[in-house]
Amino acid sequence: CSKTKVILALRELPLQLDSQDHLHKYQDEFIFPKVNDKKVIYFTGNSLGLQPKRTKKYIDEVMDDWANLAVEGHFYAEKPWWDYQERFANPLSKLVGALPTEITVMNTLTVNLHLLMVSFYRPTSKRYKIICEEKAFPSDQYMFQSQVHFHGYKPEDVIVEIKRREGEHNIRLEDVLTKIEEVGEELALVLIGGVNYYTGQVFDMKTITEAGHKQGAYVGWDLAHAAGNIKLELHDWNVDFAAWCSYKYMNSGPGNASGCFVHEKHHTNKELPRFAGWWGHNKERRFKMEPVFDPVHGAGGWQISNLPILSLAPYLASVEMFDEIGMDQLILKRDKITSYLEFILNEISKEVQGSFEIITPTNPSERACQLSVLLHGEGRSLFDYLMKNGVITDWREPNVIRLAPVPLYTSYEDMFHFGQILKTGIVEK
Ligand SMILES: Cc1ncc(COP(=O)(O)O)c(C=O)c1O
Ligand SMILES: Nc1ccccc1C(=O)C[C@H](N)C(=O)O
Repeated sequence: CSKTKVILALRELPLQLDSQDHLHKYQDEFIFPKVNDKKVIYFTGNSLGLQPKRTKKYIDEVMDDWANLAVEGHFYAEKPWWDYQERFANPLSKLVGALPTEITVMNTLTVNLHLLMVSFYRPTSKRYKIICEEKAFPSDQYMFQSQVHFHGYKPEDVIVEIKRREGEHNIRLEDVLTKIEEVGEELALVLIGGVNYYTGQVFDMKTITEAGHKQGAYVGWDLAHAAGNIKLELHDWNVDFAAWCSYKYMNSGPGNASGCFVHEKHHTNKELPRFAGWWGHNKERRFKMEPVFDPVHGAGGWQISNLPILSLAPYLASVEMFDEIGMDQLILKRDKITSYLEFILNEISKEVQGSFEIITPTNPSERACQLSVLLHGEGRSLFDYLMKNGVITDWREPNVIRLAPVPLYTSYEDMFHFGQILKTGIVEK
């Protein structure tokens, strides 16, 4: 009888939590794929966010302006295209803790990191090393290697990876700081993923940025898994530059535009080289077709081409939704729902001893909206079972599934149902 009471209480809890959740209503703002005619439980908003229903309207608006105004749309559309990107400055700067002039949107993530490295990685014979994290997202690794080759160096002489300690899944802050000090005057650049894509570990960006600066290096951040997920204070942390994609937590659509941050202190530095184009030229005189580049003071000065408005439209829809809610509310729910998911996983783990372990840090200040689960044994077949039963996770070699309970559109009840499906899947395997 007491066992039945416990089971009932466990069943009641998610319903109660959902009824108290101010963000619960936002689930209806998103389109969920279906499996077996049922809405999926979607855990991969850290890879590709769901489509917000309001997005279509933003795209249709551009399509209609294009149809009705054609070239005149650049200046006479209700949201003119020539300075469309400026609509992002206020809402997006709030999301990442920046001044509006420190933000712009353009290109895609790896492209922007390359462009920012043109400005902020300028090796000399004495100062040429780059510190990054071990097993950074592969695109970042290829970027580092190709940048190093471009400057005529060898990756093995330049790239210093911060390693995990033997038997540990996450990188210790003290090891990052020690390495920065060790590399010292040879350090040109620190560039790390603010949230690790594999483990979900959140780095202490303020402390690491300070430590890099102390050695005279520039410090930049790849915020692919951080934007729209964690509280960022890029300006106050004195970060030199950062970039992020918008298709994960920001729900802007596959392969969509990237956001860029360049700290105010660099805006008028004429010594910084950059690859220029007319969209970075003085706004008032952009159409005078002048021969000499005069960059906009601000991150906008790093723009190159006129912007793909059809790709910015869904990003704008999303940024406006985030602005409506604010990061503080999202973070409150993020922490609660992630802890609830952790509780469910731990309960199941006790029952099915040794099947899996969570490798994401347990300390809430070192994680955000992701729990990475290392599966022991027949991991791949469990992953397939989950997918077949309407739980969308992703599989990362060699044996990890990542679960991101995105606060905008997942519910406590989803977590509960997921737990049931997972348990059945493990028992049946
Ligand atoms: C940490 C990180 N860096 C870079 C990328 C690559 O982004 P993109 O393909 O938009 O350049 C991703 C994801 O795709 C990522 O997670
Ligand atoms: N853009 C993609 C296209 C195809 C497959 C995956 C991606 C990802 O974005 C992966 C992402 N970086 C991740 O951490 O899941």
